[in-house]
Amino acid sequence: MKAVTGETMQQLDRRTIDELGISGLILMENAGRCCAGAITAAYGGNKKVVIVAGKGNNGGDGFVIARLLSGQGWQVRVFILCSPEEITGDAAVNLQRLDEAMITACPRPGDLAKHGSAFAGAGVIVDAILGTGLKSEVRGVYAEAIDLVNSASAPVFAVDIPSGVDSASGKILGKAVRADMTVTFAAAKLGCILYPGAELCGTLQVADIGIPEQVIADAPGCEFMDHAAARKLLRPRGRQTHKGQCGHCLIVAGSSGKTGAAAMAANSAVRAGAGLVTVAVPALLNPTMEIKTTEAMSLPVPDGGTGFFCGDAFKGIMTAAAGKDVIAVGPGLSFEPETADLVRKIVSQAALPLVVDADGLNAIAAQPEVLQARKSSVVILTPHPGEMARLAGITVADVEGDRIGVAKSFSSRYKVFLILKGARTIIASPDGEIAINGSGNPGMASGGMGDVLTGVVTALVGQGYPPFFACCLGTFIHGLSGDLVATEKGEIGISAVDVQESLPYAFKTLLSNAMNGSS
Ligand SMILES: NC(=O)C1=CN([C@@H]2O[C@H](COP(=O)(O)OP(=O)(O)OC[C@H]3O[C@@H](n4cnc5c(N)ncnc54)[C@H](O)[C@@H]3O)[C@@H](O)[C@H]2O)[C@H](O)CC1
Ligand SMILES: [K+]
Repeated sequence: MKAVTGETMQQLDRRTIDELGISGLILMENAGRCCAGAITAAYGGNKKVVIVAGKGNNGGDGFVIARLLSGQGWQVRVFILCSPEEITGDAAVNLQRLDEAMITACPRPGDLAKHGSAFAGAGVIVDAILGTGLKSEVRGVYAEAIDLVNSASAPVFAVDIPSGVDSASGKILGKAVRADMTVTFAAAKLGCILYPGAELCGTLQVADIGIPEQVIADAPGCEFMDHAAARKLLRPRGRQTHKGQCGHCLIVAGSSGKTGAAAMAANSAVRAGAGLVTVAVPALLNPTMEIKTTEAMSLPVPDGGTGFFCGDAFKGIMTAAAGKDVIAVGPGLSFEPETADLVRKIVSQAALPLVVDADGLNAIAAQPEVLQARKSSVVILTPHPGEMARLAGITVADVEGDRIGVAKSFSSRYKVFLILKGARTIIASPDGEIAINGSGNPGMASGGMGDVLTGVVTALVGQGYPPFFACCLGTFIHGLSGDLVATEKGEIGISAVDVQESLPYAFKTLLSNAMNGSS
């Protein structure tokens, strides 16, 4: 699903009105009608609605909702947070269409609070206060109104986006409505899918209000990876598929005390459909690896008896790379200087597609220029915010303050594919494409989940998925697997191996949806 900023949405609005002659009044009518339908479907039992409206077109949508619900026999109260004459344009046209008896102007601080009883008796409260026109921190009567809406016992329906949520970033500007349902128009707003905004939307629906699909498709934005988007990427297997067609992954991982990371990456690659998997580990750890992996082959590599990769390992690894389809480097490698040197040599010398994670990223962060003088045309980095900060030479706060921007600029600067993990995970391609992952849950906040993701993405690259698709689909499948585990076990105490073992079920869930076309 396409996700756009509020500013882009307003440009789409403009283009639809100016180039296609579909008036703003029609768009507002359609928006209001979609909302009225959703409200009736969800809250039609008790036909008492309170609509709180701002002075812009978000409020205008609220006036259309008021008129339509009133026509269906609802008891409607409309509270406007300004004086009527401040309302202009299409919103004013729709205000004038309302029976004055249902309207109460509350332009001054404390005005709205006098009508608390109306809120108490409402079956649903409609937030038509602010939409994509939010420009600054919410204060004054708007802040009061948001507090009143949030303190009411009735369910809250947000028009377009919960008021107070920035439509481009999902940040809360001062305070914001906590909605039970949000109907947004034409395309998802980034503010409705990025946290914390995403958490304030409740159930999110995207309503078609008559803006042509091509206009939306042509607009700048991001791909929100939901089931439908992921399903389009997943390729069912032909009946004659054999393991030689499913890729051979070489995973360079592990160090003394961190064999688990190597095993999870290798076993997850198996669980994500890799034809063959070889995990290269320091020689001292190989007996352990032989126990931890069954389907995956292990390859002991010179470590000077230390349990940590040393410089001599390079030759063995590059020899092992012959005949492989993809190399993953990083899980459980450790910060040892010789290991870091080895990683940088592999990144600069290996011609195969590379997936670099965990301690492999820290090795690159010390000398990011190694990304520029490299042989491989495909390098995928999978940092968490701390690793991203080290790679980009900024703080974690800088990363978290602009996740999309940081991922996009690093990816295009170093011509790498990047999976910036977190809620929500951002996927960036060197040509500027951005996807936002829609699966996953807080139960996945535990060690090893990143090793599992590395195995999944590596397996998909090995199976021939184009790198951006492998990143998008792999991230979605990883999160979906975590969601399936959480459905069964809850969100506390689930482990990376639980997610690893649930991967086939995630593929099956997505594939069965693909087969029967359900969303
Ligand atoms: N194609 C579409 O998406 C359609 C969207 N519609 C609705 O229009 C709003 C956007 O309307 P707009 O008038 O641009 O802005 P808002 O109604 O969100 O803002 C109203 C008003 O509020 C002022 N304002 C901004 N920030 C603050 C603040 N912090 N405190 C107080 N006031 C603030 C600002 O100056 C504006 O004047 C969109 O969300 C949809 O709901 C169309 O109705 C249909 C097509
Ligand atoms: K709103």
